[in-house]
Amino acid sequence: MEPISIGIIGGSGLYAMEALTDRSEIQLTTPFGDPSDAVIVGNLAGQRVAFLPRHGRGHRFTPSEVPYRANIHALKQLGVRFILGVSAVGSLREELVPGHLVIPDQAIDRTKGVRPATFFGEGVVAHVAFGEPVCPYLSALVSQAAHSASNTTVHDGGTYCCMEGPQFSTKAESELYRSWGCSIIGMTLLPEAKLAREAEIAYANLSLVTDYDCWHPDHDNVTAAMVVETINRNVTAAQSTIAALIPLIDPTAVYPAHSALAHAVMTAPEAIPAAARERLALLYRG
Ligand SMILES: CSC[C@H]1O[C@H](OP(=O)(O)O)[C@H](O)[C@@H]1O
Ligand SMILES: Nc1ncnc2[nH]cnc12
Repeated sequence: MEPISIGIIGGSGLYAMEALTDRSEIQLTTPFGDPSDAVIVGNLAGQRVAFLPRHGRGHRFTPSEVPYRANIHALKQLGVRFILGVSAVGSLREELVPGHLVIPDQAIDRTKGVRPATFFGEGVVAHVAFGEPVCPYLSALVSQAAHSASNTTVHDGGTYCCMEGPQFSTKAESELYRSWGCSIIGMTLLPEAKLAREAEIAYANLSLVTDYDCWHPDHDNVTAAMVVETINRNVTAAQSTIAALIPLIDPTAVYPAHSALAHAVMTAPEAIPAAARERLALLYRG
């Protein structure tokens, strides 16, 4: 099969991409378990694209249960070099209004360590750079696409606070994250972006604001129903951004993320156990 350069990971409310034509479903397995669902491969804006719903069709995995490693590995198996993760997020700033889009450029990790967050370990140690948690080059293309195609207000940059969930935040937590300068809050950017970096895939995120979390005196506290309702009203903004993004991506482009492991692996090649070599074969051959 021809490699597929572009992967889309759909979040809450984006479980399918009707716009894909000539589509097929690919059931993949990985050394890190099975991905959230079959990967849907199809044509969009003249390119083959792979789509994977993060929580599975029917929304079956909590943010802590999403098999992030298998999802990234499955896309890597298909040849994916660019991933756009789409997310529903709460707003931590007055000016980020439900219905707006945010393309975050920073992240704070408030997950609690229950999610496997690295492909390495068990005999191989790697420390990838993560100062820029998303690929600035891919994010710039996402921004261009969103500004031109989405019909809503687009905010370039912002800090995504990734909490563990599944419960939403307390008011005190929400105010704490605001005091830290966070812009938006969700439950899934991490470890997804970390694992994409380890897999040397350029990763960007498109966040759709669905609510004001629980800090805003003039808005109701977030509920899951509120998130779904806002997503359903605004999902076309994400879909048209995706369609406009595809032709902007040069499948042969090489970004720093594509060599993220070059100076990352600490373990001497002769010390790497055979089992680890086998498990990591697709990702690392040092
Ligand atoms: C349905 S409300 C909370 C849920 O929505 C977000 O999902 P995703 O990031 O996959 O769009 C949030 O992270 C939670 O998982
Ligand atoms: N307020 C919120 N907190 C965490 N995740 C969210 N996803 C959508 N809205 C959210």
